[in-house]
Amino acid sequence: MYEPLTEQKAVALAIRLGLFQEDALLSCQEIGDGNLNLVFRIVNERTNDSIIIKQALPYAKVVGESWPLTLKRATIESQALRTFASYVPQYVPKVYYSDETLAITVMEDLSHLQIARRGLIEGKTFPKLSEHIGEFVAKTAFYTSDFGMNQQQKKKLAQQFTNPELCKITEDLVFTDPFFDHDTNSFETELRADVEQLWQDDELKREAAKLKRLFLTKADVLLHGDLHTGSIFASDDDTKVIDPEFAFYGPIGFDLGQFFANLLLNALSRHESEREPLFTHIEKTWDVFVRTFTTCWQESNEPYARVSFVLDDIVSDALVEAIGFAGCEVIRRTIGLAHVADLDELPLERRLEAKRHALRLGRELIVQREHLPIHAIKRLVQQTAHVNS
Ligand SMILES: Nc1ncnc2c1ncn2[C@@H]1O[C@H](COP(=O)(O)OP(=O)(O)O)[C@@H](O)[C@H]1O
Ligand SMILES: CSC[C@H]1O[C@H](OP(=O)(O)O)[C@H](O)[C@@H]1O
Repeated sequence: MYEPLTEQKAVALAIRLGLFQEDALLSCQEIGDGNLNLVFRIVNERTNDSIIIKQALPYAKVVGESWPLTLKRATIESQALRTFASYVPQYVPKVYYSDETLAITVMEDLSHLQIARRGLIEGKTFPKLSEHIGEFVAKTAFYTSDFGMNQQQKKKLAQQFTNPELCKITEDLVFTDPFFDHDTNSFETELRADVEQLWQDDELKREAAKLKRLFLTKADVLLHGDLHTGSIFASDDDTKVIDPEFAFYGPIGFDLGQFFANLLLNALSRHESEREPLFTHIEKTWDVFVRTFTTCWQESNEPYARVSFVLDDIVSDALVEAIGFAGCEVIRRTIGLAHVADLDELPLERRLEAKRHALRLGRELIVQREHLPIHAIKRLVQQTAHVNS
């Protein structure tokens, strides 16, 4: 029987599931700082062993009970973590147990690492982040694609990860609401003129519509579906991807685009002289993605994999998609329902300047996406720093 856990109930559940020794002295704290779920950290004070119990609520936590949300997202999350672990175990937490009725995932405690968003805000660079994320995306994409697995099995896996309610959140919050005067939007009153200019920009909205259609229809690979820097734990040596409850079969460039966008949002929060590490991460992520995907490609049993330029076409499509999706994510994180601490924690004048820059950059990423090599993104950030520059 489902019931939302409390700290006490989480401890009782851990004992009932035999997750700790009999003589354990357990403490528990709810540490969830995301928009949707409860996260309990349970520690055996005698041994310092610990686990995480993540539980879905029957609604979106950030909005409340007025926004009901499927508990099935917990099963999507635990199954996605297990699927990713079969390709890149080093980049996801171990899953110890899951239960569909309770909507829980019991997993490895990663508290020795730091959420990448917070570390980047503190000025850290996490030197291995881009290499690890580039490999994570390349391998999960290839091995769940029609080129890396049996095409009949891929259709079954796509069915398993059908995730309509969470996809609807992205279809609305990333691809629709920020481009219209919608009540989910949230932005400073000083930005109204900039936002109304965006709402009247039919050239931009025509391109956003194309990107939304790709998201709705292109079932390329199993995506994480929400790969922002708040879904990544990092240190100087390790990287772990969490929170794949938005996982579904979608366009190959989507995860890359959301990751690029959140690196760019951190870059905009910094003074110009401190942005280089973020541009380096974007370029390195792309380079490692291409190199790793190309290496995996040699294993493909698809006859067309041996035909010239088939791989090149997929890679170039992925970049165009990623840059366009990045533009949508930059815009929605600036004026939509779900913001990012990188910008929202800035003092007002710098925040307004950074958010105006983000709106201009997001627009140009979307409309110029077919003509932007990865190394041109840095220049685009500089070009959009000021109006009419
Ligand atoms: N495996 C884990 N180990 C340690 N802390 C975790 C773990 N998973 C989540 N957390 C903590 O809980 C927070 C919210 O987790 P997340 O999965 O992003 O929840 P939501 O789905 O609500 O966004 C993370 O920012 C992190 O602080
Ligand atoms: C109402 S969900 C808003 C937003 O939150 C999700 O992120 P997270 O689960 O990490 O908090 C996702 O990005 C959704 O778009």
